Amino acid sequence: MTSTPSHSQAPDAVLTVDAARKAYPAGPTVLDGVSLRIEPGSFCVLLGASGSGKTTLLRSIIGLVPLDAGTIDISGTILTPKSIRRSRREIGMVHQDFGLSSRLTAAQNVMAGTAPGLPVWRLLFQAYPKDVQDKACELLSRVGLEEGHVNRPASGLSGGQKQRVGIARALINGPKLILADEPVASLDPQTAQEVMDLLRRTAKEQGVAVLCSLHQISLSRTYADRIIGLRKGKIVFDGTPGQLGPDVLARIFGTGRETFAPSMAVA
Ligand SMILES: Nc1ncnc2c1ncn2[C@@H]1O[C@H](COP(=O)(O)OP(=O)(O)OP(=O)(O)O)[C@@H](O)[C@H]1O
Repeated sequence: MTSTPSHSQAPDAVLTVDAARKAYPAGPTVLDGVSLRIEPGSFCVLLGASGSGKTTLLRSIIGLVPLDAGTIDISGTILTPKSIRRSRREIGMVHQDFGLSSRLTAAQNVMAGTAPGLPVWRLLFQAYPKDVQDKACELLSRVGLEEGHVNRPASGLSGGQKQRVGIARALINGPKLILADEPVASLDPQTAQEVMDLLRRTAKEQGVAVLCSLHQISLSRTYADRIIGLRKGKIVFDGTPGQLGPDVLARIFGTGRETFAPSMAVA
């Protein structure tokens, strides 16, 4: 990661990744010169097999994994240790395992998304400002969580309900970009479709760009405006769902059974 904060050449992009490289200590190269640009409001799917580097790329964009080389630019500001705090406010994160605190209620989990900007005592006493409380309720209603579930501990919610809460939390700071890391991997196919539908609809309504990692081809085809194929840390495809033919799939997943099983094609 560069140490010189500056404004990029592409202020109209929500996210610009330039020549990102990463190898974990004593491991292989996981990101091998990844460059991409995400436009405002666009729903992009990062499609790749297990181990292709999807999570590493998303975690590097939010500053959790330092790059060995390359730059990440969020809305015109290069990500540096100094700018991480500000850049993170532009990003909402949706996790595969929901990332909720099980003892907190649905509403408290959503409000916790504002934690970085609040004094610690407010978190300790769960004393959120009224506007944050109102916003959390509004978002939970928007994502379709029934009123009776708003004050229920997250541990008492179904997987689909938990991910609705996760999406509401990702939206609470009014981000320009949502990073969703395999957001439906632990959900049944029906619930997975409902959650993907919700993620796409709410992001479009709020004008938020989404970069969503998936390994399911059918979900990628259904929900993406654009698909970015990642294989062994390199972008091997960048196009529309309509261009995702067998040759492209072989490029992304390989042709061997170990990397491209027909079952991957179903949600
Ligand atoms: N903290 C780490 N230390 C060492 N190696 C790691 C670490 N995190 C990931 N890796 C390795 O980096 C490679 C890419 O992992 P990553 O999680 O980014 O891929 P992925 O495409 O998200 O896979 P999955 O879909 O299974 O989550 C894998 O070989 C993984 O074992």
